[in-house]
Amino acid sequence: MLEVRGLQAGYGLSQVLFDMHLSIEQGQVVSLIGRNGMGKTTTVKSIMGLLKPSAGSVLIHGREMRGAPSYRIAQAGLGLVPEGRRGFASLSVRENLLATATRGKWDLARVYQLFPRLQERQDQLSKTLSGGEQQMMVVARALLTNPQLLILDEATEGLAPIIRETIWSCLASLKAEGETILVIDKNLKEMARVVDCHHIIEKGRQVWSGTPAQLAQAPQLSQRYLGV
Ligand SMILES: Nc1ncnc2c1ncn2[C@@H]1O[C@H](COP(=O)(O)OP(=O)(O)OP(=O)(O)O)[C@@H](O)[C@H]1O
Repeated sequence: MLEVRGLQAGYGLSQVLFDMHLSIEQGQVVSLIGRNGMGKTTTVKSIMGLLKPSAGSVLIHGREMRGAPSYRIAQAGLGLVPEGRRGFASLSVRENLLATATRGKWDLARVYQLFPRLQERQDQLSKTLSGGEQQMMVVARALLTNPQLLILDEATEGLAPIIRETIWSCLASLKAEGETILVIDKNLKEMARVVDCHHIIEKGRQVWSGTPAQLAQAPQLSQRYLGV
């Protein structure tokens, strides 16, 4: 459903993506992994229309979308949980969730089932939520846009282990339901539970892809590209 080919992008004169390739099939859960600063978030921003790539292709369902504005990328079916927690601070949880919701299989009742904590706190202002609750809210908000591809950029970063576990369990349920997901994260162990295919990115290029089992069998890859 998403095919990225030969993507080049950067910030001003500094080029970050040199020849990025990535392919995601319907129903697949794939990861983008790599050391800090290798271009994972830049890839996501380029796909989502938040950064204009200078060359290459972003094909969504076979249609060229490179350089399209982000609202069109969202309409084409991509939903992003961005790095860093962001909600509308002075809106309640419920208002935040409904602000960008569209009709589809994900509605308020279903996301409350997935995250009961959000239902308990639905009238609370989002700025008063804990970090973990805010993260649940942004995941729920992305689901309510009923995306065909959900992209999570460091969704578990800085969270307490128990909240991280909630997010990973949520991803496992989404996978079981056949959702298509691109996840950027640093926790290889947790990712192995849900990811079908890892893609390693190094200096703006995809340098390896394979299953979590293949990655576990090749410690030299982790040492060289992930620094673990
Ligand atoms: N707005 C920006 N302006 C200039 N340079 C930037 C900007 N955002 C990112 N960069 C640089 O681009 C490079 C790639 O950053 P990017 O955020 O894509 O990396 P990443 O792989 O997601 O890293 P991390 O795991 O640390 O989040 C880094 O060298 C970073 O400093």
